[in-house]
Amino acid sequence: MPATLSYEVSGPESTAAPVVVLLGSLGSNRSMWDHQVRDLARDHTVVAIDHRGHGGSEVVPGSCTIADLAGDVLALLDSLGVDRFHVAGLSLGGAIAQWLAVHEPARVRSVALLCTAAKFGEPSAWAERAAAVRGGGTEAVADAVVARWITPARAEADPDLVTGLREMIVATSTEGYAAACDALSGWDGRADLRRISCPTLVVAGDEDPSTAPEVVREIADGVPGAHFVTLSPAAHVPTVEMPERVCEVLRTHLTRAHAPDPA
Ligand SMILES: O=C(O)CC1=CCC(=O)O1
Repeated sequence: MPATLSYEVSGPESTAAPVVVLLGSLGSNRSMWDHQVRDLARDHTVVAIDHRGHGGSEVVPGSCTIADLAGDVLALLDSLGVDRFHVAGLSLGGAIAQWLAVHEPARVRSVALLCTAAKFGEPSAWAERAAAVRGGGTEAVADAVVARWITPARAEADPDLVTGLREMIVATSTEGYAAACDALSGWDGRADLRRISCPTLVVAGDEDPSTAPEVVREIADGVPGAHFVTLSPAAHVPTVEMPERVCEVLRTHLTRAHAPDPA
């Protein structure tokens, strides 16, 4: 049973504008895409989504999988009458975007995968994080997580940004965060990468301690024809740390995705 998701649709009045779906990281809400929404909504219908148990979305007790989270997104898009869409996902959102590109090729027009992985390290680390959060709430992991989201230099220069991002993590429901850790623990999309056939952009942050550039690069190496970009200086959440540059690479990708194939 899909969860009821909180979301926001932004864009021109015209229903002909191409749809871009934005999916964020573990412990985030859709405001992590605010800059990109403002930019892309000039000529796209942008659907920014909170994952289940995150932001304003329904909290569903128990574990879930990446396929469950993708099912939530598809159910929302069905309810909005959206058939084909571009999808951009960061980290957890990137795993969901990979799943959608593999399993819904007729609906996914292009995919942008930011600071994400086809497998996020050892499952035991995610089980430990889920247990820490189930025991002590999101507060128990918030400092460590926010330290990976932006570079140390930026954190030192902009303490208010750190405070705001930390509040976002702490506001995520305990059950929603832990369930998403369970989903990451079970996620391994490596064997399916070669099945992604839509235009694909893969983006890494040069100082990302969570999904290091070589981990992100594995996706680009596995997806036929994928474009790979490294942002610098950037940690795990460049949508916030270097928003204009992320807008630029997403726009270039979407323009390429709309262009007819060269003969
Ligand atoms: O929270 C982290 O350590 C980084 C991360 C992995 C998956 C995700 O969405 O964030």
